[in-house]
Amino acid sequence: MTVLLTGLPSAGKTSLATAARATLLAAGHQVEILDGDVVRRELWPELGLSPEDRERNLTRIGSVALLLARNGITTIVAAIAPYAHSRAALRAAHAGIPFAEVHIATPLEVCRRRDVKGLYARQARGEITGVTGVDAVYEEPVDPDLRIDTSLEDVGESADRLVDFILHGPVGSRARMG
Ligand SMILES: Nc1ncnc2c1ncn2[C@@H]1O[C@H](COP(=O)(O)OS(=O)(=O)O)[C@@H](OP(=O)(O)O)[C@H]1O
Ligand SMILES: Nc1ncnc2c1ncn2[C@@H]1O[C@H](COP(=O)(O)OP(=O)(O)O)[C@@H](O)[C@H]1O
Repeated sequence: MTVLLTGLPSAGKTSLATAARATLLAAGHQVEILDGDVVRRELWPELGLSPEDRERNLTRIGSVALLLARNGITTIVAAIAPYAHSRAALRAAHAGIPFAEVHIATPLEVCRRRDVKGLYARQARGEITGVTGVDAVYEEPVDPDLRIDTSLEDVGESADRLVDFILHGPVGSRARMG
């Protein structure tokens, strides 16, 4: 199964992926995380943040996720994934393999206050442009399989909901097929 955590910088994608992995590993599952930040640095450092490169990034992440998920590994993708068409393509690539889109729907103002990596502040100071949600587009998922607003609960509570969803699905069945 592949679970895409999509959302703005500082929404909580990495924190939730990490916490969910710990719980799933303890329960005996095989789990991998593909974090946009990490795979960009380690696997394809040549990609930047242009719309084309963001699209390529998710396509490549999808290829790796598919290999893992196909082999029974629960694969959590933590990436901004700003474009609806890229997310739809990722789902389509998982034909026959369970896939879920989880919108980490933390309000922009909360993300901006957290600013874990200082991106919002750097954009406000005019040092960088193209920060997703501010001066680069984030197309909000209209029909995600799950929505988590991390401004409403702590990491443990959000992670519990994510794990419950991964194990049992929204209505007791696993996420819908890709
Ligand atoms: N301008 C700008 N906009 C957005 N993000 C930026 C930018 N510059 C650097 N970063 C850092 O790169 C991480 C985004 O990588 P992703 O692969 O998740 O992005 S994308 O899906 O290709 O849009 C993202 O990681 P997260 O903060 O974990 O979301 C940022 O740390
Ligand atoms: N319910 C929650 N779920 C996830 N993160 C939360 C939550 N509440 C507060 N946070 C905090 O928000 C920040 C999210 O940062 P991070 O996980 O790196 O975001 P992202 O990967 O989306 O950029 C962390 O400092 C985390 O402790």
